[in-house]
Amino acid sequence: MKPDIKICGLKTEEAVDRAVTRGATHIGFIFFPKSPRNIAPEIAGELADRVRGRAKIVAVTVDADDEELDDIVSLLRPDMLQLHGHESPERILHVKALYGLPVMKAFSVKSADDLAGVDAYIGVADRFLFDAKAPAGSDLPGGNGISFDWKAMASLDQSVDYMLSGGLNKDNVATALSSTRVSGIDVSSGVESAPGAKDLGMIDAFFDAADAATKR
Ligand SMILES: O=C(O)c1ccccc1N[C@@H]1O[C@H](COP(=O)(O)O)[C@@H](O)[C@H]1O
Repeated sequence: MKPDIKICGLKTEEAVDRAVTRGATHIGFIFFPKSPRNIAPEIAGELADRVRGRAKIVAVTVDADDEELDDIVSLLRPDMLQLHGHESPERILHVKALYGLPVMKAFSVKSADDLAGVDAYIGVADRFLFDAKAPAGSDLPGGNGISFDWKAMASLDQSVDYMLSGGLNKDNVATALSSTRVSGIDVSSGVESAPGAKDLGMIDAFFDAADAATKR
């Protein structure tokens, strides 16, 4: 089956349009002030309106409280919430009940040991995202442009449906797809010419590589 492709951290009309035209199944907007990809919910909502229904709109938050989520959900009207912080299973159940939206829970991975906590989220999170653990000193829990050793994924419960992220780019996406059993891939830095600046040529090159690897 062809993998989903999520292009994350979008901030411009051109990048949104190109990602969706090339076949992005998901587009992500980052709501985290320390990120170079941070965007105001009202602007993200306007960008999402360009492609609503053609790709799933994903709101990415980090340990956001209800007040912040209220704002994002009402202004962006996302199809899915990506919780990229330390949200507990109880918090996820609360958020799902509040908004009736599916939740993708992100986990930071360096080695197979970091997958130990996943079990508590099975049957709670609708989808899982495995991203590289942030390097020491980084302000960002994601979007650091670094990969982890994908061999770690072999120890994951086979029933877990997941997306992979962390340092994906045109040069490694084929290997990521062939060496894991991902149902989706998620990229941000790998299609940027500078932090937060999406590059249309790099978006094209990423889709070319993913398409060639999967005959999408
Ligand atoms: O991209 C960010 O700035 C970000 C900030 C806070 C939480 C998550 C963030 N991004 C997520 O990181 C990966 C992409 O990483 P990469 O840049 O391709 O290495 C993706 O899941 C984003 O949603």
